[in-house]
Amino acid sequence: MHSKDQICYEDYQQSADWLLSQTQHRPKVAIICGSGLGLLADALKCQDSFKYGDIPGFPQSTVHAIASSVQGHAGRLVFGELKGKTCVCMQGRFHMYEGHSLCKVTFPIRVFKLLGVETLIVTNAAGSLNDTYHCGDIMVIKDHINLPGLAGLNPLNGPNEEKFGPRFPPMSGVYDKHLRRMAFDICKSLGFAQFVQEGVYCMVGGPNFESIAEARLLHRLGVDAVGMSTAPEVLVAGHCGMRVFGLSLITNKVVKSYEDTESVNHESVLEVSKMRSETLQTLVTELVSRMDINNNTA
Ligand SMILES: O=P(O)(O)O[C@H]1O[C@H](CO)[C@@H](O)[C@H]1O
Ligand SMILES: Nc1nc2[nH]cnc2c(=O)[nH]1
Repeated sequence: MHSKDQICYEDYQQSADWLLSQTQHRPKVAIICGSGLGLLADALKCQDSFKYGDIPGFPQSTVHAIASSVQGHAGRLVFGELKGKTCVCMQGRFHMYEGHSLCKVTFPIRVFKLLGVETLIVTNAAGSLNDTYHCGDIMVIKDHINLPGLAGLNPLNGPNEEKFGPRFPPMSGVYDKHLRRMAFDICKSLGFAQFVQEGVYCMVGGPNFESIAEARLLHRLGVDAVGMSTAPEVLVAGHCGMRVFGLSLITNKVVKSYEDTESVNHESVLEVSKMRSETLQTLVTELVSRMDINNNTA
């Protein structure tokens, strides 16, 4: 028996089967576009796209929670080819602060698994706590702190679905080392090295940005960048054995001083995202093109 919010294997299967019946594409790579980074999907050739609302079983709009209601998130699944590799791209993600349960937030990841996806590339917009970072920097995610997870809010809560993975999955090394190294090599060869960093991302629940005391706490914890997404999707991808690669685009510095009169807003986040969107598109395209997808080694 599953509670109203519990999602069962057949629900994921239903969405996957429907998608497989609607497109000839059989993606091995899934890409999640962060706020303002929807341009990543535009690079796909021979596109088939589906509005989230049209996909059976996919998280639906509600009065309080509309995936596409977050500005900068289109709410479409786009299938296509990136340098000859078949990909599926989420143009817009679901956030916990929209009112979705974490099972809903991460629903697409398990659908991707059933479509045959082996590698997840996750992107986000984030604020920096690391004083050496600048707006517009790209941070390769080395690791994360899942603050809601530490407090018990976890998409893997509830009966474990053994068909996807084990009850107690490890999360050390979830961000693939090989792909991280490859990203740095690519950045060097593309001339991006001066604005690429590697660091720790922290997920907070949002939707508010950090208070100064919270920012200072995160800084002390060793967080390099903070945002309101990513960790749940990565947990579920790691649980079902996908290889994960993550990028944060640093859209703002998190205010840590009471003397500072600046404050962040979503519009400025989107502005910086758009400014670097093309760079991210180039990096992700090159990464996908260099991946050896068949045997899942880069
Ligand atoms: O993480 P993504 O979806 O990129 O979006 C980030 O930007 C929004 C805040 O401006 C929040 O949703 C935060 O998580
Ligand atoms: N929590 C949080 N999310 C963000 N997304 C983009 N910038 C920020 C930020 O400064 N804080």
